[in-house]
Amino acid sequence: MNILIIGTGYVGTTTGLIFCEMGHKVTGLDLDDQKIQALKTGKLHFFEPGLEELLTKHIQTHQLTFTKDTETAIKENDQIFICVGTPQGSDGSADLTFVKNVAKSIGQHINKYKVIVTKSTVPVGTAELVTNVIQENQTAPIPFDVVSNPEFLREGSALQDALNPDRIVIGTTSETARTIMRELYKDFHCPIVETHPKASEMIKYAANSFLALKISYINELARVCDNLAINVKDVSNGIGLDHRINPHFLKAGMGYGGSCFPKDVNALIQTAKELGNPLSILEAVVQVNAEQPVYFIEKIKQALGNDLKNKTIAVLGLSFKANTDDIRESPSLVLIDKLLEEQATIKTHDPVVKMGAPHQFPTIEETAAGADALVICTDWDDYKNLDWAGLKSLMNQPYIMDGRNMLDKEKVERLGFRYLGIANY
Ligand SMILES: NC(=O)c1ccc[n+]([C@@H]2O[C@H](COP(=O)([O-])OP(=O)(O)OC[C@H]3O[C@@H](n4cnc5c(N)ncnc54)[C@H](O)[C@@H]3O)[C@@H](O)[C@H]2O)c1
Ligand SMILES: O=c1ccn([C@@H]2O[C@H](COP(=O)(O)OP(=O)(O)O[C@H]3O[C@H](CO)[C@@H](O)[C@H](O)[C@H]3O)[C@@H](O)[C@H]2O)c(=O)[nH]1
Repeated sequence: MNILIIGTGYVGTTTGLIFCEMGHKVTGLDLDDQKIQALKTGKLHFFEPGLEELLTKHIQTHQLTFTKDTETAIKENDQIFICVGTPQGSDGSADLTFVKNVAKSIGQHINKYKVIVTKSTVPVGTAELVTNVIQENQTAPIPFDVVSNPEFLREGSALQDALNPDRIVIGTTSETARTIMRELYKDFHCPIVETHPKASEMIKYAANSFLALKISYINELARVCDNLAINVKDVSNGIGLDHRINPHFLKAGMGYGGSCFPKDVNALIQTAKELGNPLSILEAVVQVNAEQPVYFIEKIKQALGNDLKNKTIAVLGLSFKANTDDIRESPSLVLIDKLLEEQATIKTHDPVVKMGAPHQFPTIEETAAGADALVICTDWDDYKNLDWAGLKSLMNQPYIMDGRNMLDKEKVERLGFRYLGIANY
């Protein structure tokens, strides 16, 4: 099959590579010339483990090509996957500008029957909207079907997640499109949920919101545990072993960030509000998440004193989680902004994100030098086994604030550090 992927970000690039692996011929389309030029030469424009190797492999065999030519790309392909961004709009709802633009282009250039698949995370009713926009822009009534097929991959493990999904969701009312989608995913050994497009669209938001809910639950519970000197990791373990709860997404920390949870929870809240069925539980999830960095700063103040003006804080980690260079809605940046408001001096480090001077330093040693506290914001493996004794000798005060509960508390305390995690005892 000839497959067109529109939008070559995390989702589009990963999806395209997966289809190449399955033997299909794939074209990646993007309007961003720099991205297309980089991809054509086998260079990823973002950091994602494992993708570049596959990219090089499929470019060399010409199974994967990249273009900026929207018209030709639409005309020459049978299946079109929409993978463009759906950022948060000013009122919290999803901004569908990019999706509508793509639908318009498809309407203008469609020349034979095609299946149009939305992989982007889009609100309930978007399959219908895409159908309408395509129809409005057609000059002749060429048939097509729109399918909702949300993506569940995580950044940092995109390839593994996309190759081994827990389930595949296919939302369509067309038997022809359903048969084509079944054929496309025939080599996957996971359950396939076939449903109405509206249910498919809701599944994506409901899944992300539920995961965010688990994180806010454990984060708020961690505050109570902190007050009682209970180790929240033991509590997560103790409840997570109940298979009805499961151990995932129960790690207390600095709150969730990234390009998905914050915007998707807000979009679902907005959808519900507009319908007159407010999702108060999700409103609480957002509130707890916004409070978490503030809670962490209060802990820093308890250790260093209320006035952070003359204090130097070394922040380790800028990305919203490990193994990605994505800083969208990163809790680290929220924390840094708040510390700057308190007039603290900030020094930062990240293994892959490059934000540059004046705050960022190339090595952890340079970042730690003269610091009153080391604050771990991202759970990079690089920060697990540092030369703690060496770092301590460079610091002004021996404080470690572990916003990810990832260090061996006893080990660093033995070296003379004062350690503070999130209810990590
Ligand atoms: N990032 C993730 O981990 C993830 C996972 C699952 C779902 N999603 C969802 O998938 C969608 C895409 O996410 P992403 O992180 O890959 O986005 P992204 O912002 O990294 O990439 C989107 C790309 O689309 C391109 N684009 C925009 N309009 C275009 C057009 N008219 N024609 C061609 N290209 C166009 C942009 O230039 C950009 O390169 C979003 O809806 C997101 O919520 C993301
Ligand atoms: O126990 C946990 C698990 C995660 N997080 C944080 O939650 C955020 C999101 O993490 P994760 O879900 O791993 O990353 P994403 O790449 O944003 O992936 C989410 O968002 C994608 C986009 O919709 C979905 O496809 C994925 O299924 C969904 O997990 C990050 O800040 C993590 O640090 C925690 O604080 N505690």
